[in-house]
Order: sequence, then structure tokens, then C-alpha cells
Amino acid sequence: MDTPLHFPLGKPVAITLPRCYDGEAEALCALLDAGAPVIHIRKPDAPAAQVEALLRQLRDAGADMTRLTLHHDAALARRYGLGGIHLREGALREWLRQHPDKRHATAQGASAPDVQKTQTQQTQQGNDTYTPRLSAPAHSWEEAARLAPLCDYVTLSPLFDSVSKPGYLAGIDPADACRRLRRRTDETAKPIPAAIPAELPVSGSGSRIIALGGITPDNISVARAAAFDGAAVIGAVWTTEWLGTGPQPDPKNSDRTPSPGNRPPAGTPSHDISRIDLTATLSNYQRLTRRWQAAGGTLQFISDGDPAAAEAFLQGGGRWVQLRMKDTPAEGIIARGREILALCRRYDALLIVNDDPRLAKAIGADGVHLGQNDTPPDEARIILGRQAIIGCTANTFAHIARIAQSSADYIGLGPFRYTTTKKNLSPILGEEGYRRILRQMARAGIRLPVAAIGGITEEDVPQVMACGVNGIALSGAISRAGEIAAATARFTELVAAHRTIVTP
Ligand SMILES: Cc1ncc(COP(=O)(O)OP(=O)(O)O)c(N)n1
Ligand SMILES: Cc1nc(C(=O)O)sc1CCOP(=O)(O)O
Ligand SMILES: [Mg+2]
Repeated sequence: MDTPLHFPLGKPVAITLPRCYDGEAEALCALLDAGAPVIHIRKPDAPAAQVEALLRQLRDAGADMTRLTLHHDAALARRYGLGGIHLREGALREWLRQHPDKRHATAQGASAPDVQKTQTQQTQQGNDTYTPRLSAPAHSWEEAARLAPLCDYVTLSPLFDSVSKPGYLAGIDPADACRRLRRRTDETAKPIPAAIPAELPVSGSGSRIIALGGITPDNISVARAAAFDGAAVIGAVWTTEWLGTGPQPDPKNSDRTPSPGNRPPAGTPSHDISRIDLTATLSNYQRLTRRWQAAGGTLQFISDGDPAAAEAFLQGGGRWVQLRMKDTPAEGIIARGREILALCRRYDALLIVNDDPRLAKAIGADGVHLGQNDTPPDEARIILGRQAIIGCTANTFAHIARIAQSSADYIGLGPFRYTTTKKNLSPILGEEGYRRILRQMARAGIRLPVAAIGGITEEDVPQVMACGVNGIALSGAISRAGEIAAATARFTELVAAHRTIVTP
């Protein structure tokens, strides 16, 4: 199967643990089935024979080898038809020197999909033109800027204190990353060179930067808010311990189902295991994915069910629709919901349904948005399952503190100003209210993505984004726009250009 990489990546990159484990090939296949765009096979602590055995098992299990990237061993990657190799700077330069005719196609202007297609076709033909996807590790912006032109993407680390390497502390400041990256309007898939910020002199066309190091479900939203092109995760994928801010959910209906048989003895690092726990791994990955996706919903269109308006929003580059049809019977909402879901799928966009998780389920939507008087988020999670995105409305920090204890994935915080779109409006927050609440969140270490909502216009966007919200949700400013697609494109640009990260 030929699976191109689209940036920003829709789901996290998974990286293996350093040793090999029983059940690992099965777990990697499950992560690929769950939509992992790329899995990095990084095995510094495993003998070469074990790594090769793992690749053999994966190939025999029918895994999509083009979505695997092997660290350091280009010859082994080539032998097993892996889609990518990950090389340190010296090895990368040496590989490029030895393959002058196979210089990275993306660096020469082709798109990532072209790179993969060529590689797959060549592997199938068995000839000598293996052209893998190239990636490299960087630990500073200077290194990232040097390596990015040479390869498809760079991993930049450590963004946070490592989960899997105790004592390996954060070295990349997310707020600085946001300043460097925010002018790239990636959500609309514009070519990168036009949008490279002056502070980061990356000159390669198509070179991307993926955040790495200490990423968990609780902080992955920060990597997305900083406009990284992806997030790569090690410890938080493989851990059998709860990494959430809230209480560990009930295993019967939880977000995560740790299997007691695989629990490490108390006091051992959570990644120090002998066998991969498939259920926990998948559950971890789904949770990371929801949070990454929720943080990517920087422009949310609250649709009253008009398919033409929804389609114009999608044509303008919008990728997140919320279906909010007040006073319409359930059958009407389901019918319109299915119609708009089909549109969203054509544009690779997400559809969230307002108020009712059962309607969201009947429609087959990606999630639900719940108000203070709607179904509680943990009940909605039981109805919708671990992959569903759940948003909750808040008007105060106390609401947010409560929501953070649940399995919700993002917050709709409002109203920014007076609006006629919603009855029984909560007290207006204005800029001052947003700044206060976002600061309280930062101090409390709550990093759920926040969408600002309520009467927001184009002129408001710089001011609202400067408060530190992740994005904005709009009804009237989109549905009443003369040219919805053009208005959507303008809003998207504005949101991307004014991202900020609030530090405590
Ligand atoms: C993103 C977002 N934020 C807040 C709301 C409001 O939800 P709720 O409080 O349930 O009010 P209604 O939308 O049901 O009138 C929202 N829908 N979306
Ligand atoms: C649905 C909704 N919820 C709000 C809240 O404050 O919780 S304000 C709002 C209305 C958003 O539409 P418009 O962009 O037209 O004002
Ligand atoms: Mg509601």
C-alpha cells in the first residue's frame, strides 16, 4: 500500500522502545492499522539479529513497510523495503554523498507523496533505485536549520522532560518554537518556502520539523499549538501507567485499559517491560491522537446544517466542522449530519456534533461538543469510545479545572463578546477574561486546547489569539460571509499568524 505523508501529520509518529519485546510486531501492526503515519524502528539496545527478526515478522504479517523508518541501518532498511531511514548528520551526509543520483527528491522540489510512490514502485520492481524517505535528529534550531534542507523531516528534541529517558530534560522552549514556526500556514498546505520565518533559515522545500521528547497526552497540544509539523512519541505510547492529569479511569469503560498481567513491579520505569501490552499501547495512541487532532482544530465552523456553507468552508481550507442544529428533530440532524460528514471526509476534515453523543454516534461523526447541561464527558466517552474527540464548554477557570479531570479533549471557552447565535449566554469574558483564565490554566499545568467562541469577527482574531487560545470557533462570521471560502482562507491565515503559547 502506498501511503503519502501529508503535513502537518494527522496523527502522531510512534517510535519503538530501544529493546525488542514479545508481541512487538503485533503492536506495530495495530498502530499502523490505527493510522500511525510513520513508525520509527529505533533499537539501540537490540542485537542486529533481533531487529532483523522484527522486520521479518512485520513483513510476514503484511505490514505496510513503506510507513516504517529504520534508524541508522540503511542497508537493512533497503533489504526489507522500508519507506524511510533516519540518520545522524554524518551518516546522512555520507549517504547523500554515496547516492548523488538519488538525492532526496523532496529537496529537489517533488512532493512527499512522489517520494513514496517512487520508492514503492522501485522496491516492487526489485531494481537498484531505492530512494527512501530521509529524516534526521536535531537538538537545536541551528542543527534543524542545517539538516532540514537535506531530508524530508527533522525530529527536534527534547521539547519536554523525557518520559522514557529519566533525567533527559526539556531543551527546546515551546513558546520560542511557536514564534519561529507560526508564520508557516501549514493548515492550508501551502508550500513551505513562501512561509519560512526569517528567524529559522530553513531552505529545503518540503522539509518539516517534528517535535520529540517527553510528549504525553497532556502536553501534545503544545507541540501542535507551536505549529510543529508532527509529534513523535516514545514513552507515552508504550507505558502501562496512567499519564493523565485526572484520575485513572475505570478500566471497565475507560479511555485506557491497563492489563494487570503486564504491570511492571512497583518502582520500575513504566517502559521497563518484557512484553508489549497491546490494549494499553493502542489506548495510549488513540488518546495521543485525539489530543493532537483537537489541538489542530484551530478554526472551527459551527454549522447550522447548510451543506453548501459547510462545503464552501472546506473549499476555503477549513478542516473542522461542528454540526449545531438547534430545534431540529433527531432524524433531520442525522440526515444532514451524514451529508456533511461525507463532505468532511472528502476534504479530510473532522466533524463534531453539538450536544448529543448518541446523535454523534448515529452520524458516525468524529466526536461531540458538550455544554454544561449536556451529557457529562465521561458518559459520552463510554458511548463514543476511545477514538472520539470530546469538547466541553467553559465560562470560568473552575469549569476548566473540572473538565480537566475528565476524558475531554478540548475546551470551548466563551463568550468572547455578545452574540445572538446562542440563547442564555454566559457572562462575557472579553480579552481580559481570556487572559486571566489562560494564565490560570498555565499555572495549573492544564494544557487542554482552548477554542475561543462567541461573536468573534476577523478583526478580533489577532487580539483573541494573543491571549493564548489554540484557535477560534465561529458561526455567524462564516455563515454570513459573502464569500465563505475566501473568508475561511483569511481566518485560517490570521489564526496561524497569531498563535501564541502562554507560559506560567
Ligand atoms: C467550540 C464550542 N464552544 C462552546 C459551545 C457551546 O456549547 P453549549 O454550551 O452546549 O451551547 P450550545 O452550543 O449547545 O448552544 C459550542 N457549541 N462549541
Ligand atoms: C454556540 C456558542 N457558544 C457560546 C459560548 O459562549 O459558549 S457563544 C456561541 C455562539 C457562536 O456563534 P457566533 O460566532 O455567531 O457568535
Ligand atoms: Mg450544548
